[in-house]
Amino acid sequence: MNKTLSVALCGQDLLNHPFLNKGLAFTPEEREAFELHGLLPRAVLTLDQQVDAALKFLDALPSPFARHVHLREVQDTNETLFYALLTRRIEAMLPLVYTPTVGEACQRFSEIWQRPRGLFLSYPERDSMDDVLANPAYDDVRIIVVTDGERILGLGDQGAGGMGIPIGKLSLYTTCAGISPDQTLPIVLDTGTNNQDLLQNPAYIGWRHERIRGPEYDAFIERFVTAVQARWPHVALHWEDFSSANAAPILERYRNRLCTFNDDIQGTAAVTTAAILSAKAAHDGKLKDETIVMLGAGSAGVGIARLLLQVMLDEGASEEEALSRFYMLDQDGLILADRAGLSEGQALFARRDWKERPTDFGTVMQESRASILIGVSGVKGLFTEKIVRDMAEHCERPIIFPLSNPTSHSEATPEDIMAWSDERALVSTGSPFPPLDLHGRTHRVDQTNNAYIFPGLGLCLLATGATRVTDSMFMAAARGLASLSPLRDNPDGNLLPPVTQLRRVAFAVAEAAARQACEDGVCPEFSDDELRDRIRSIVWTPEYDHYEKV
Ligand SMILES: O=C([O-])CC(=O)C(=O)O
Ligand SMILES: [Mg+2]
Repeated sequence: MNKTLSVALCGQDLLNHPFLNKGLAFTPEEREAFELHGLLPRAVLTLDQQVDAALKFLDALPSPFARHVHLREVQDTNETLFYALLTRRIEAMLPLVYTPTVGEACQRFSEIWQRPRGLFLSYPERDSMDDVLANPAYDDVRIIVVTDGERILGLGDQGAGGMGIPIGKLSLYTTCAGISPDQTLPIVLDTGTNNQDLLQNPAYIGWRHERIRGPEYDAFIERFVTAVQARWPHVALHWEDFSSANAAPILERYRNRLCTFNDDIQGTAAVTTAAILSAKAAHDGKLKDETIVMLGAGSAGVGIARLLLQVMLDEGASEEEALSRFYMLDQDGLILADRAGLSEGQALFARRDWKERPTDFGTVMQESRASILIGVSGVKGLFTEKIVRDMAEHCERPIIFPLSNPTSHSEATPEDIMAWSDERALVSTGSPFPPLDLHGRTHRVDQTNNAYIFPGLGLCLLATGATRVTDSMFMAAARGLASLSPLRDNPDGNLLPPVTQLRRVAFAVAEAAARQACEDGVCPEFSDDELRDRIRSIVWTPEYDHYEKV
């Protein structure tokens, strides 16, 4: 039975409210009570009929980008319909509202911006930040995704157009974890852009100014966090797609001050760890015996390496043994300890034992005899035929993860990797790829995307009221996800469950992380049953409530 909701708005105001609007699904009684006669055509449709009509319209559109734009319009006019579409057709809709199409949407955000959604907090207007947040429309906000748009996927600086990412991520919180859309808030911190195309575009929607840096930037971030904490003391604050130079320092500065995490560092690390744990469990191996090459030493690369290091320590390796298993590279080659300007994370994984040898990727691959290759470089095509063939020569089941997003920036295609490795590689990508034909069988390509982690983590935070997000909660989330690996029961199975199961995944991740939150003392003690009840009680489903006049 649907709920009955008391609603004060009527007429056009009600139709203009995306969370309350039902379009043609308003019943004749509601049309009478809320003064909708004449504003709507006469037909009354069910939600199912609206979904069918919307799918038909979407199918006829010429491109994923056109479908994204239309879906955003549905979201801004009727959120129930939008989420009904997403939950019923998650596999088809995910690549449209999220990676990869959201990348193009960010690049073309100035063209497609139509209606306000979320908040653009710009540096020149910093003095009015508290007033903007004070709007009663945001009273129920429980979770915020914030970006400054500087490193959108592998597409670099998209300025204020980066707003596409918080909107996309939050739509996954709702689709996968059932977090009510009115509890979510996407925010762009518009601190300028160094993207010359945007600066020269007369239609650019953001602050036309080079990025502010240093103390001014830090003070702006501080002001934002302080304002958020004052407005919503228990909010979960999710940082997304900041530059590597800012992502880790921001996380370190605030992680002990409020309930906050960085998805690119911690979410990506957890899903990658889950995929690798799944691969290792299937072959009875230990991670501490593997050798890992990480191509990309930004926030994602360091985050993944740190969590994998923790797995090795948990397996009983000493820190020295475990660190000797990692080779981390960036565009300048292998990271060596004597290189100037290393971040704390890079310095941890920098090699001390690589003397007078070339540091290029090819040499490092050859000499390290890596069994696991992870790409978070943002650069298309770096995993060449030679790299993959050499790896497959000394390794029975090489683990090769080209994780860069969107699809156009992937280090290699799964098809090529499989061809070059005699179909022996365990491959997983960051963006969606079409299925492969392996030995005459269709094989789904795993998508090691943080979408397997952050919705469930958010659900955990809301359900437990956790005051902090610990690293061990991400490890627990990774293990919770790995416990659902199809490879456990089927040697030919995938590393991760299909995206059609993202809801089930979110619940498993939420439960695992929540148990850990209790153990870590960052929330009150709850029994397993209590945790499960609290998680389930949050869930919002896209159905129309019945409205009665206030
Ligand atoms: O958004 C995605 O698909 C994954 C992610 O966080 C990134 O690539 O920055
Ligand atoms: Mg990201």
